[in-house]
Amino acid sequence: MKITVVGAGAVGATCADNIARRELAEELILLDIKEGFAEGKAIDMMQTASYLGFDTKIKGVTNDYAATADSEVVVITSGLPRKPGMTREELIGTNAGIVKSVTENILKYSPNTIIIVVSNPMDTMNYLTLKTSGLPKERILGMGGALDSARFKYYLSQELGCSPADLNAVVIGGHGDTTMIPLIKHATWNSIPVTKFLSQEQQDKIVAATMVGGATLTKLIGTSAWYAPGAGTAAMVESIVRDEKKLISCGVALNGEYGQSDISLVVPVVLGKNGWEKIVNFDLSEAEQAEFNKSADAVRNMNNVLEL
Ligand SMILES: NC(=O)c1ccc[n+]([C@@H]2O[C@H](COP(=O)([O-])OP(=O)(O)OC[C@H]3O[C@@H](n4cnc5c(N)ncnc54)[C@H](O)[C@@H]3O)[C@@H](O)[C@H]2O)c1
Ligand SMILES: O=C(O)C[C@H](O)C(=O)O
Repeated sequence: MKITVVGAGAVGATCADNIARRELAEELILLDIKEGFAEGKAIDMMQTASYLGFDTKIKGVTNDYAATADSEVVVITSGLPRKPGMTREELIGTNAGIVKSVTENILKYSPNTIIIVVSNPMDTMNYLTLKTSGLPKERILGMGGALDSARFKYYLSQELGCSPADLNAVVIGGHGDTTMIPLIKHATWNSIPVTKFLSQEQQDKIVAATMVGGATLTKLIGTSAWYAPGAGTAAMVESIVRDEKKLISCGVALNGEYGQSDISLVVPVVLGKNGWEKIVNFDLSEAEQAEFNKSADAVRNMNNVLEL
């Protein structure tokens, strides 16, 4: 198994670290445009192998796409992160060009790969990849829902005083401060609806904190988060390469599902060796469907900015 991570910055390196520790690949290529940067990070990670006991061979390269040839999965994290006070959408001007050129270069050497798009604004960057790569839609996934669902579980666990591992909680919609939809009415604590234990005020607080989870961390850190984004992306990679069939919220092309078409939005999908294998339909209430449609309108407005 060969995996490539493009972008050796905060998220790309953390994702690579998670992939290596779990030995999801024999060969892991880390590629960055900045001279020597990926090489340095790869050597640093390889020097943890004797302590962590992994066998994955990590190689860093500067813009050398030939080294990525025949990758079965490629993660794209290249691009600017936001600064405090910015929205993810403000990154579109720079990141669209980066994501498009990276995708083109990757496909020259791995024409049948599975691509996971992390760069922001993720919903629109994933749509761009869907429109320009020519890959089957099942082989293109956006990472955002995995992260937002983990944040949702974190905030629920804080309020409930429970382990996040005992929670089932899903975020759908867009990966934006105002477009994501934490489905609190469907969230359970070991099969018991969490709403049974939480006042309306607590529920509203958890949903609001989840929606601005990324902005909160950006304000605290000065740039956007990387530990949970790296771990969330690696969880998607793991379900694909081990064919685990995990149900994870991902950005995928909708073709009538959830009432939307010609758009990438976050919905729960089964992840296996072929990419996303099935979209699972929640029976949304009328209010939830209306929120989903509103998120779709906002994401579509961003998609319309792209020069396709
Ligand atoms: N979808 C999500 O849930 C999620 C989560 C966290 C971050 N992000 C996004 O991921 C992206 C990366 O975030 P980060 O914190 O790692 O940023 P970072 O600045 O630490 O790293 C980005 C890296 O991309 C590299 N790069 C830029 N252009 C490139 C190109 N053309 N080819 C190869 N490499 C290139 C840079 O040199 C840099 O090392 C941002 O757009 C951020 O908003 C998304
Ligand atoms: O918040 C950001 O800009 C980065 C990422 O999308 C996140 O949610 O952490």
